[in-house]
Amino acid sequence: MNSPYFRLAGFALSIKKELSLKILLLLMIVAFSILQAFMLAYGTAGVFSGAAPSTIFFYYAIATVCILIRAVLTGKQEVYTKKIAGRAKAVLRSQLVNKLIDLGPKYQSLKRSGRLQSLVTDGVEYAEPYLVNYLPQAVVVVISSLCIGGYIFSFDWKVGVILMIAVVIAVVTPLLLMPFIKKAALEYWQGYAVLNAQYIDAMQGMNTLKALNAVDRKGHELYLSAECFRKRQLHWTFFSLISSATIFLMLAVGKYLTVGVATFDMAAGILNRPELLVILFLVIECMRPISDLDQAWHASYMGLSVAHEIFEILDEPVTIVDAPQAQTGGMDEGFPRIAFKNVSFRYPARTEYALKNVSFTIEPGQSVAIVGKSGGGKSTITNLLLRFYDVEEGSITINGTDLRDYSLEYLRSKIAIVFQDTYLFYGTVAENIGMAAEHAREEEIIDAAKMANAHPFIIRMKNGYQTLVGERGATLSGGEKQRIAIARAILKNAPVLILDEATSSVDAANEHMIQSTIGKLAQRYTSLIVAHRLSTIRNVERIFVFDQGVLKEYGSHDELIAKNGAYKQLLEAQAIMEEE
Ligand SMILES: Nc1ncnc2c1ncn2[C@@H]1O[C@H](COP(=O)(O)OP(=O)(O)OP(=O)(O)O)[C@@H](O)[C@H]1O
Repeated sequence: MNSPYFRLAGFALSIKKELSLKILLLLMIVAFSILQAFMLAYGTAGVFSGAAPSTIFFYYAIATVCILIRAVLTGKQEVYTKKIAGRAKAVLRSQLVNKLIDLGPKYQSLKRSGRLQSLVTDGVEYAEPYLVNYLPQAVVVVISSLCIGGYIFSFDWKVGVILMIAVVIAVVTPLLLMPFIKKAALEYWQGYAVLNAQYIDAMQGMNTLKALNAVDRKGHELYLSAECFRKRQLHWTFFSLISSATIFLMLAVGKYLTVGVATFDMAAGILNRPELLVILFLVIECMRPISDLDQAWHASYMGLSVAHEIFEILDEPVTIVDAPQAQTGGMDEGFPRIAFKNVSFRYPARTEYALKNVSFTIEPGQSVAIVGKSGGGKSTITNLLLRFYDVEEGSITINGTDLRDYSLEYLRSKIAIVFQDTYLFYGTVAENIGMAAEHAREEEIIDAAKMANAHPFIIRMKNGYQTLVGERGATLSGGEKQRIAIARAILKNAPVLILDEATSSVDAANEHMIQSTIGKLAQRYTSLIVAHRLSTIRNVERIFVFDQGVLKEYGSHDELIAKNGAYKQLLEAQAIMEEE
């Protein structure tokens, strides 16, 4: 029962009302098909027995009405199926996306983003035939076969039994072939997901590939993956065609056997002519839902293979969660005080520590800087403060309360951050800044942009604040993106501000302006500036120097120079690099 097939079927319960209505529509179609079969049988029997033309016409007229009603119901049923498919996919996608958001960077850093993207878009798409076609059709096949088979059995048990055996074989055969098809379908899906991830990677890194003259090499790599995918596709098609051919054969043999036995029974006087004709037409109607079921099953293979990956994500335990009585207060008044106490941390799948036994305090309203060599653990501090990861040992407190005792939403609402890797969304400049505060007014957005020194370049653009920034802010320079991100953080108006390498893409003139902005901002927040360029943090009250995850020393710029230690070495190394 824990198999992904059953679980995906269990998911159908979230749209049970809609599926029930679809089953009802399908059963109505079957009912009219049966009525049509009877009318055609009686009409044809009337022709043979020389019945009055008006009687024959009556039967054929009703059969024609049945055909028309079936056509209308089939159309309605198909439109309705599209509607419920949209709903089912939206529910499944939102469950997946919410889960991925809950799992956060910790999970995503271990997965390929292209593969996750394929799963949320195409993978969910593949689940559609199983959910909205196969499952309801299976119910219809059981009900209609039992009714038709039972009815035929009531006047010719041999034909009834043959019909039921053919139905059972036709329904069970694809299930028996499933282990072979499943393997081929899984390989097909995995090949597709890898290929998709490779294409996304290549598109995103297009400029780098060109600059490295590596376009041809990458192109060849993609060609080989596409070729491997093509072979897997053929392999899968081969198996699925075997399954379809077997079902087709079973249905044909079943049909001819029942008709043959019924004809012999009529010759033996067991059946009369109208009964034979009823069997002839009913058998066709009995096989139709099974052939539809086969088509739905055929289309479901891929969804069933993908289901395994979907449930792998949905079952992944979320480790960063709210404590049972998580706090939603405690940082509303004044400036918060942040304290790291003996904090040690390793990233998942890494054996070396990113932070080792780190202790330091940021007093309320204080502005501190974190500096150090690359890989020293600076960004890890911000990752831990936002609870993207939890500490392995030690604790981080804000106003004396452990981060794990605040609700995640509350904690993150009190921290504004400008990431090292600035992310702008497709949309206008105003939308990107306004994202920080729901219902932000235009004046507030402009004020924040002015404080971040972004206003002058924004109004120089033709459409000003309504300028589209392209995906990831592709139409802006690195410095412009960063200033928009700083404006966004300012608009958030949280008491803790983190600037992670916030001036790294800014030229000297702008850096100076942002420095004075940071100076002004520092008075409004408890702030933490992660910096590479030491010139940008000279005036910060306290500087913490990290090396390989260890806090080496701290103090003001002057105190650290006087210490003649790690900070001074960093300054000297940077001065040499700048001279070069
Ligand atoms: N998501 C991750 N998964 C595994 N290891 C990571 C991850 N992020 C960082 N690390 C490792 O943790 C260590 C500290 O990284 P961190 O990003 O905190 O350094 P940093 O001081 O900010 O470096 P830089 O100045 O180059 O940005 C490094 O050894 C890095 O390789």
